Amino acid sequence: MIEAAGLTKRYGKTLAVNNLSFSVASGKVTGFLGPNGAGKSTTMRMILGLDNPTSGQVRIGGKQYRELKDPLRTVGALLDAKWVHPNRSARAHLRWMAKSNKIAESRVDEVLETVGLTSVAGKRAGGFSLGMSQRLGIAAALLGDPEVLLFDEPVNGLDPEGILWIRKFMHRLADDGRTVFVSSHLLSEMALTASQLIVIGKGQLISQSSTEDFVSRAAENTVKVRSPQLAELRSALTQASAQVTDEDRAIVVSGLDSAKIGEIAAANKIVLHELSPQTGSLEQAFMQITGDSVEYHTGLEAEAAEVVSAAQ
Ligand SMILES: Nc1ncnc2c1ncn2[C@@H]1O[C@H](COP(=O)(O)OP(=O)(O)OP(=O)(O)O)[C@@H](O)[C@H]1O
Repeated sequence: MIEAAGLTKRYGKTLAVNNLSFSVASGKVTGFLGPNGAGKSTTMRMILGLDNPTSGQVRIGGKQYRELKDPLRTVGALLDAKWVHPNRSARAHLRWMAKSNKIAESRVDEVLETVGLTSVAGKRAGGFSLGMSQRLGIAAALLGDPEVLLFDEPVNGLDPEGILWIRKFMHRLADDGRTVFVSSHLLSEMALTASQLIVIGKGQLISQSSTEDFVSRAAENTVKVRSPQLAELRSALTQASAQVTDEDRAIVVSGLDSAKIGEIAAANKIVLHELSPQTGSLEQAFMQITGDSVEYHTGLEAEAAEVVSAAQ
């Protein structure tokens, strides 16, 4: 169980985390979602005592990190998979961690087995692929057999097989009854991994709910429209207060149903080649909900969402 109350972190003029309160329950995977720069890593660092809050506090099992007697036995974290001495073997790295945290050496082979690295345990960690490094990082997080696990963007850069492995592994950890808190900026990935979602933007809480609720609230129906007069149509629809997103040689309209869009097109003598109701893409819904909270608008968010959706 993790509980944050009024958690705030200021770096000079930047309010990285702003009065954030949430709770993360055990026995579930909870996704921590937000656009780049939303404050996820800063929050995770505060949970782990690596950064001090400017105000507010966060507790793990009722205690602040610095009050924990054996931190690694309470909370394990994967923040940066490449944080390992490149010339050390995976086993030597874990033995060193176990020793410096007074954890029985027998745990090393157990966790290597758990993450499927036994056959390469004697190899240099510096030569590991990103997927193998992630597994080693997870093995390190599990050394103290902690009840609470934190993963910061664990699937970044992984291939589909690596992503699937991480997703299944997190489900397994939650099924063991552990608290699994995982950050990501990809809603479609989190929708498959997490049963609960905490969504932040610009350091503030946007929503805390089950993934199912968030998705059904977020995924409003849209209409995909193709037309040889796309620019005219876009402007007519925008004047009618619709929200319009560009797609490949089409637009996606929200705020109006297909009948109304057809009527507006007819009234403006605009030819339509397609008018098809869609159930909203998760990534687009996420962009809509967090849109005002994206720190650096590039105008490429919709395009990025399409790339992400296409990659799923
Ligand atoms: N050590 C620091 N010094 C100054 N500003 C910082 C520091 N760490 C983070 N920030 C700023 O705080 C804000 C939140 O950053 P943070 O890395 O927590 O976001 P994030 O949600 O993890 O983003 P990403 O998905 O890109 O990792 C950003 O504006 C960032 O530039």
